[in-house]
Amino acid sequence: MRLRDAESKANALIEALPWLSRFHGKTVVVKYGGNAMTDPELQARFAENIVFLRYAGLRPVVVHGGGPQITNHLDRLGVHSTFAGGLRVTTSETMDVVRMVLVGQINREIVGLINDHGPFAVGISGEDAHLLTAERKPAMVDGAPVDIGRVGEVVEVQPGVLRTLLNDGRVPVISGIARSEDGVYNINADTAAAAIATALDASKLIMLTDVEGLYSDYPTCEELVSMLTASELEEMLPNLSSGMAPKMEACLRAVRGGVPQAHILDGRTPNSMLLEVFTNEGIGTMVVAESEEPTEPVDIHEGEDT
Ligand SMILES: Nc1ncnc2c1ncn2[C@@H]1O[C@H](COP(=O)(O)OP(=O)(O)O)[C@@H](O)[C@H]1O
Ligand SMILES: CC(=O)N[C@@H](CCC(=O)OP(=O)(O)O)C(=O)O
Repeated sequence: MRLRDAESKANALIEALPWLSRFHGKTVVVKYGGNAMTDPELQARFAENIVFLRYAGLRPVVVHGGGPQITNHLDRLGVHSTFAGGLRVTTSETMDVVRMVLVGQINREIVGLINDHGPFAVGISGEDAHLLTAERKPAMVDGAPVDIGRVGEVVEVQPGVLRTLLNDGRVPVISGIARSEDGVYNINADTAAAAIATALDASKLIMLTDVEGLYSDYPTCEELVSMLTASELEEMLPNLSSGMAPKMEACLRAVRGGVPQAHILDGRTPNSMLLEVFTNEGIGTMVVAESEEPTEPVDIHEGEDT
């Protein structure tokens, strides 16, 4: 290896040190969107990144989506499916397919990829151990409520099962299905991730998707918002379209619920999670509470004699 290459690799490792110190033992909830999991090579990188976080001493929790994969499966079955306010209109028939694809297929694939590196991942559905309880909630379309079937809002999270797994060194991989008194509900994965991050007092919520972050000029996509406060986001929310609306609403809820930082990252960029957590340059979009100062890594030399 040439000396300059070696030096730049060493510098990258040293740059990570204060961030390793800051996030050691901290819980990070990662929402892995269906649009970010289309390429097998990127899926393998994702699993590697999660295992890296785990070996680096963080407590990663994965909440996965699978919207495009559910749509493909419904198409193959000849079941037409529509969205309202960024949420899938979910009949009982659709619900069976949502549950089958998320719990039976996508969850298994992610667990398998992580476990290629060791016995870390344990797959669970939000129905298990009363992790997620939902109530039916209409979507808001042009300011008016529209019934979209078996789609719910999370009204209770019992994170005990996640804490047990995390304390045992495992990586929970969660499908966004919730129980309720009248059967199971389809929870948008962004919404599920925010509820879980809040219940676990996570230090970060990371949403991996298929855009660089939030654009203020969508669909032109020239103005990426690198950082915004919860109240700035609240102002933008009514004007956001399609997939970004539930995603940004979930970020807002998480930050208002006490999660210090929520990030939108491009899941198509290999290692975007590691770049976000362990380097000084933030990437994507970061949402913070009003009072949050720009993040500084801890000074690991603080208090030392000079
Ligand atoms: N303001 C915006 N900034 C960025 N993307 C946006 C915006 N408004 C809508 N989008 C769309 O939202 C999509 C991401 O949401 P979604 O398709 O639900 O992804 P995921 O499957 O990762 O949850 C992007 O691909 C983009 O087309
Ligand atoms: C209610 C609702 O819309 N549920 C979503 C659940 C999956 C999901 O959220 O997947 P992504 O994160 O890949 O979009 C759906 O049925 O598509």
